[in-house]
Parts: sequence; C-alpha cells; structure tokens
Amino acid sequence: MSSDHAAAESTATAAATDADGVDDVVLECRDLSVAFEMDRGTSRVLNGVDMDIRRGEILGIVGESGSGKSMFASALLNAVVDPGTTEGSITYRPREGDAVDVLGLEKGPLRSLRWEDISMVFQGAMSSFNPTMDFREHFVETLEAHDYDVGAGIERAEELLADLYLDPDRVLDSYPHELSGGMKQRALIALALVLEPEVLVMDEPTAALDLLMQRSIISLLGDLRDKYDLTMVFITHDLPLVTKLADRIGVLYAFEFAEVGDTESIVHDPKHPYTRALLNATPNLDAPLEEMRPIEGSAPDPVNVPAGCPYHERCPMATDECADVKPPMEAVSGTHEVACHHWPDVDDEIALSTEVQR
Ligand SMILES: Nc1ncnc2c1ncn2[C@@H]1O[C@H](COP(=O)(O)OP(=O)(O)OP(=O)(O)O)[C@@H](O)[C@H]1O
Repeated sequence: MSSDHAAAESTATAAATDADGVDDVVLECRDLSVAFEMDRGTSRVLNGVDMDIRRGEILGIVGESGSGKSMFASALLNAVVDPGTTEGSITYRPREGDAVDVLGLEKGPLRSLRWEDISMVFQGAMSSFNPTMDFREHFVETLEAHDYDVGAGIERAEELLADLYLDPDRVLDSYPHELSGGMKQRALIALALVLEPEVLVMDEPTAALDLLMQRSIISLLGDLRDKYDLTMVFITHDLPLVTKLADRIGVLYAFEFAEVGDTESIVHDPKHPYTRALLNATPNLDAPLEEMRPIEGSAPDPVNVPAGCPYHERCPMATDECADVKPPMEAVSGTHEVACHHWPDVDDEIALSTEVQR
C-alpha cells in the first residue's frame, strides 16, 4: 500500500484486511461524497466515505431508506445522475493491468468499465427490459455494443442462465412479459455478468420478489461468486437477508458508515447503537413479537445532518460529547470498526433482543 493510502488506514479500510493480513483491494474509495445543490442548501447524500472492497468478497451495505445506499452504489460506477456531483476518489485495481481512476475516466472508457469490469443490477432494473425484444436480442445488443464475440457471448449467457437454474433456450427465446419476476431477475443477473466483469454491484436485487425466491437467489449468488471469482457489493435494507450472503457488512447511517465489520461481528457483537437498533427492529420469525423494537425518530435530512454524531438525536446513549464531536472510526478488532464515542459500553446499555439467524 502506498504512503498516501496509509494515512486512511484507521478508517473503514482496516476492516478490509483479512485474518491472514491479505490486503488485495479491488475497489478503493477515499473521501467519497455525492452532493446535489438544492434551493434550500447543499444536499450531501454521501459524506466523505472511505471503503476498501476486497477482491473476491461479498460486501453487504445496509441502512434505512434514504441513508445513501443507492448513492454509494451509483458513485462506485461513477454513475450519479445529473446534477449530482461526485467527489473524492475511487481506484479500481484490475487483476491485470494498471489501476484505474474511476472518477477521472472519460465517457468512452467509463462506458466500457461499467459493463466489462464493474457491472451493476440497479434497483427496479427489471422494468428496463425492452418489451419488444426477446432476451436473446438483449444479450446480443449488449455484446455488440462492447465489441464482444456474439457467438462466444451467447454461449456464456447460456452457461450463466443454467447456473441460475433457468432453461437457457426458453429464456433466450422469451419476451420479458413471458417470464416471472424471479426468472426476469435471474436473467438480468446473467446479462450483467455476460461481459465477464470482475465486480458486480447489486442494489436491492431481490426487493420485488417473494421470500422464497429471495432466499434462492441469495444462495445462487454465492455459487456464482465462487465459480466466476467475482467480487460482489449487495445493497439492501434487509439485514437478515444480507447476513446469509455477505462476508462483511457496512452499516450506513446518514450518508456515512457507522460500522463496518465481518458479518459475524456485525450480527453477534455490533458496537454501534444504530446497528443494535437495526437488529432489534428486524422482523425475525423465530423471535417473540414483543421483542421487536422499531427505531424511534426519523433519518436525517441530507441538507441538515446534525452536528457531532449524526445519530445522537435518536441515540439512547448520547451525551453532550456526541452532540459536539463527530466520532472517528475506531478499530474494535482487526476486522471490525465503529464510529461511536461510547462503543465500549454498548453491550451493557443496549441489549440485543433478537438473535438474527445466519
Ligand atoms: N436525484 C436526486 N436529487 C437530489 N436528491 C436525491 C436524488 N436522488 C436521491 N436523493 C436523495 O439522496 C438521499 C439518499 O438516497 P438513496 O437513494 O441513496 O437512499 P437509499 O438508502 O438507497 O434509500 P432506499 O432504500 O429508499 O432506496 C435521499 O435523501 C434522497 O432523497
């Protein structure tokens, strides 16, 4: 790691070094911010985020609605919509070749990077299929637009569709309205992988599906990661769902990471009061209903994030210090970090009422 990176190691990045000390980072975000200028002020919808995404991992990103999850996903691909501005840096380190400054790319190379290196399944993307084209035409169009060999690409599409437990011939010859939601979503994942990207970013990919289909797609994603050596970023508001898949989890609160750690630590030993609240508010079929605690208050407005710790107005542990001083990210362990002044006391102060099943 170069010296300019070393300075940031005390932030969410240390948690990206695995137990063996391996530090093979595929996407490195530093001081990443997204802002929109509004009549009533600057809306900072991602606020100076540091994150290292390790090659081959599945990173889950969770948080309430409006916490900045989709903005983080869009920023990773330098795909924030106008008039939003993205600042900071994102470095993509391919397996082979030079590092790429994602935010500095011109239009053409950025377009290639987006499908060929870092691919994305956007929220609600299922409805973006062209209803007048069958799935074969969708695959061919994507392959041709990137100058890929169509024959070889369709073979890969067939393999991917089969990996996703779909009948390749049937899907390729079907129109979007002829497939169920679960089948369409799997076809979309195959399309996102047809150009052999190294990283797949998924924003709420299973939100529109029933519970059973969600669970089966989750297990298929794990298989795909292993087979194709993928790195995945899985964005969701559904903490129990992501614990079934992710190696690490980043908890976003008010456009910043409140806590980042290996999944075991986040689920069984969370140190941020917000993560505890999120877990305690999580519906769990095995837990008694009276143990569920909705999170009181509402998420901050991006134009008016409170000073100090952004969570202090909702936090049962907040003190004057929390209102005045923003807590830095601190290491709980080599794979777990939290931004809270009072994390050493959280075990005594906020009980975990429900046990999330992994
Ligand atoms: N085009 C836009 N212009 C201005 N503000 C926006 C725009 N798109 C989103 N925002 C704001 O950015 C903030 C973060 O939104 P984002 O979509 O990232 O949240 P999220 O965590 O993904 O929520 P959800 O789970 O509801 O999708 C929100 O306050 C939202 O209102």
